[in-house]
Amino acid sequence: MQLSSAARGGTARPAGGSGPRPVGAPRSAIRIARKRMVAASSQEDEADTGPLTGKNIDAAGAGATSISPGWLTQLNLLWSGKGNIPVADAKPDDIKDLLGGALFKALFKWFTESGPVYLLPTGPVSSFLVISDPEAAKHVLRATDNSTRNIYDKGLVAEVAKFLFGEGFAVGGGEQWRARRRAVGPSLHRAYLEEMLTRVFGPSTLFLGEKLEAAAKTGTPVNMEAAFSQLTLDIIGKSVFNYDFNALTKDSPVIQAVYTALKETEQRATDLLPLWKFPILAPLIPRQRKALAAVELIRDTTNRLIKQCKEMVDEEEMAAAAAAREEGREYMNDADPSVLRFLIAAREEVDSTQLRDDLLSMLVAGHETTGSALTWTLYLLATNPDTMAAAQEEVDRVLGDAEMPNLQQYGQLAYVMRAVCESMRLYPHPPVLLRRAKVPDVLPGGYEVVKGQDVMISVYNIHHSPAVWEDAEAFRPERFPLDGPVPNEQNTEYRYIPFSGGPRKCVGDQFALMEAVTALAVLLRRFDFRMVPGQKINMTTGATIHTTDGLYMTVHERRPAAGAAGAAAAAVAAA
Ligand code: HEM
Repeated sequence: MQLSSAARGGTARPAGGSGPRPVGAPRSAIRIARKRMVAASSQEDEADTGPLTGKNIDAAGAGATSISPGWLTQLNLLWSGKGNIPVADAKPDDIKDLLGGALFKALFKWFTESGPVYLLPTGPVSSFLVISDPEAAKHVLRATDNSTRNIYDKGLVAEVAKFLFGEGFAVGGGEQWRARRRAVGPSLHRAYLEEMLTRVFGPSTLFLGEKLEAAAKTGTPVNMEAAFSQLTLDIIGKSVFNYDFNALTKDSPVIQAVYTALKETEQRATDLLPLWKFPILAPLIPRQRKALAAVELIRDTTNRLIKQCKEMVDEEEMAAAAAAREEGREYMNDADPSVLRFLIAAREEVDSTQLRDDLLSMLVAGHETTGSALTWTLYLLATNPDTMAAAQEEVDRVLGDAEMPNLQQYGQLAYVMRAVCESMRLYPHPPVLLRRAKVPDVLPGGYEVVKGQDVMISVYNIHHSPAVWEDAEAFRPERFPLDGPVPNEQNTEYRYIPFSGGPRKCVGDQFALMEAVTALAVLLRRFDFRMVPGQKINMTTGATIHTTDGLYMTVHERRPAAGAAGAAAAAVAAA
């Protein structure tokens, strides 16, 4: 991993000391949540990250407990009888990573030791089948909820997230999922995205720019991770519900509840002692009580928005939506182009609970993912000055005097787009995809999969594999040629799968790319970003890859290079 010498330096972060108070984090709910996150592992393969905070694990002590992976490995080797698949030799030390939440780091280590398909013991007779090979990943992803070859479902994901998503289509399966995906997917049509670009993505980022301008004037360090989390929450709220969370401006109980629920989903995914599986215990456990209260608040708010929207939609609008559908046109209400309005106008024969859960699926799936993609892209650009220069040169040339891109300009931001794609290669969100085999199967390479087997596709391993990528650890946006297609699972033969693939592929991929590229274009045109020296940027995960302590940058106002405006105008005129 390329790190600037500043980023490699000491451990101090700017919060808490004297001098300007960092922007974005101190009052924000996410910062509070982050502080409770566990300091896991550093990007540099660290023997020791210094004192860990939060749920600290003494690796030596962990080796003596009954949950020692070494012990599980032995039992699995003796009894599991999983034929031709190597079993990862999970050492006691590795438990530090497992409990620390950066499981994908340990998965990578075992990948180098055990090969592209291995078993990871999780109990005396239970295990995860870990896949780090594009061909095997393609096989599993394409056979998930496939109407003709239905071998896998989403397994554990549904269990972990049900408390929040309920019956939402991001976690459901089978016929119900298929029907809901068919209904919700079309809401993100091309005309809708164009509208979001100019109405939401650009303006919301300009608003963030105003906040950054104040920080630039005072030299106050900004936690850009928190800022991006707030920005993407505002964007997804407006786009899905036509609801302004106003997260960039204020804290509110709803925003806090969204973060609490997200954090709970992440914790459930990595809990080694899943007490949440016993609902009867929930009232006794403070974390569970808090999570359930948060979900109740989110659901009440969503129900209120659905009710309000239903009151606005009349017979005439429903008829217009029906006519558009019959004629194969994309329907959109000009005053309120949100997904919610689309679905209600489309007269979806679906109960309010299903609608609520589907909308929440979009809100959650579309928020932290894009926020994290922006965080790591900015980090990589800031720590690789040549790439930042190339990105800013492109933004200046394409945007000229415009504060934010229009659709045509968006299409010309090829380098920025590839920087986002390359950042999602190095930092995929989520870093692993979970599946469960509904029937016995055989993977390419002859690996036998038993019925009920939990499968973990390590996107992180595939994206970092030296067998798959040349110079895999380097941040090189130009590895995806600017005049070639934007990389996806199809045109890379599943070597690049940040949005997954097959029937359960992300429905919001185009939305997310447009949002991220637009946000970066607006910000890079206006500001230079410099890492606050002395930070150690460590990774931890839940649903996405986060930093452990925030991403602090100073922000400096800049203007487009002289002459860029004229060049851009000429380019637009010539196009
Ligand atoms: C950079 C941003 C994003 C990334 C990296 C991302 C990634 C993913 C991935 C990997 C999956 C598939 C999970 C699996 O196969 O198990 C997924 C599913 C999904 N994503 Fe995204 N996503 C992003 C943004 C969005 C946005 C903006 C939306 C909504 C507007 C969205 C909505 C969804 C939904 C609803 C699903 C579930 C689809 C289904 O199960 O049928 N995502 N996303």
